[in-house]
Amino acid sequence: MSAGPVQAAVPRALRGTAAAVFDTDGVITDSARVHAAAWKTAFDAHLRDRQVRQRPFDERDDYLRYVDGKSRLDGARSFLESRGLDPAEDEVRAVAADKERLFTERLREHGIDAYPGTVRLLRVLRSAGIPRAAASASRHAPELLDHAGVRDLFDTVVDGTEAARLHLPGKPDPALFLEAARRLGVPAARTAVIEDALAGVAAGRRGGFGLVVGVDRARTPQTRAALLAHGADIVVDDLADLLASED
Ligand SMILES: O=P(O)(O)OC[C@H]1O[C@@H](O)[C@H](O)[C@@H](O)[C@@H]1O
Repeated sequence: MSAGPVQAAVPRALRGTAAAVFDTDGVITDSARVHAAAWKTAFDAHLRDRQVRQRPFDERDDYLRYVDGKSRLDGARSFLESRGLDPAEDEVRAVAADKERLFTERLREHGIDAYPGTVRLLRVLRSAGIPRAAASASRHAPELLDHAGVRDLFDTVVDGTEAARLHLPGKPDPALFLEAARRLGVPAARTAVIEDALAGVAAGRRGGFGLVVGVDRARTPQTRAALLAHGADIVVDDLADLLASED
């Protein structure tokens, strides 16, 4: 039996899946760069204050490896540990608080947009009756989705506040994504995870999700290889590429 016109619009890679869980920062909204810039200012000031001879925080590499996709405190701790600093808990909290202040300031100044390719894919999935969740380690995710005008494209949102309330461990643990799939009523094996963070694709793989799509916003051979090595089944530069490959 041939697929109906609505089903046929679903990208081939997603045709076996019955639900989709989208990471937020860097997949749905262009907010990963705002997080990364705020982290850079906060970490560099902290490294200077501690008077350690360290190279500055790298907004691409350090962000992707140690911070992206993790909760605020986990990200702060993970980067400081990566520099061998063995941070005290109040040090981790101070850097995280600094970053939060900078992030909210920048958000107010610059605003946030949704990636057009993601919006196109979400609309195709909605038309095909495939339920969609937004998941994020960030407590700001619902606000970002509202700002970008895309919240109504999701059946459910599991954000950092929900994760804390439910005591869900952070990525690369799959708990956040499994909670999103549970809310959509679809087993992980029939759900796709769409992620740009290394910790996030690793979480999708560990959770036994049917498909893990890596989104390589940096568009470099290194980031593409890293996403594949951490568990992505396929990697695209933008979700519009999935739709374009059907033309
Ligand atoms: O501090 P928030 O908004 O709760 O976000 C926590 C983390 O959320 C993740 O989605 C981002 O990739 C990280 O950069 C961010 O630190």
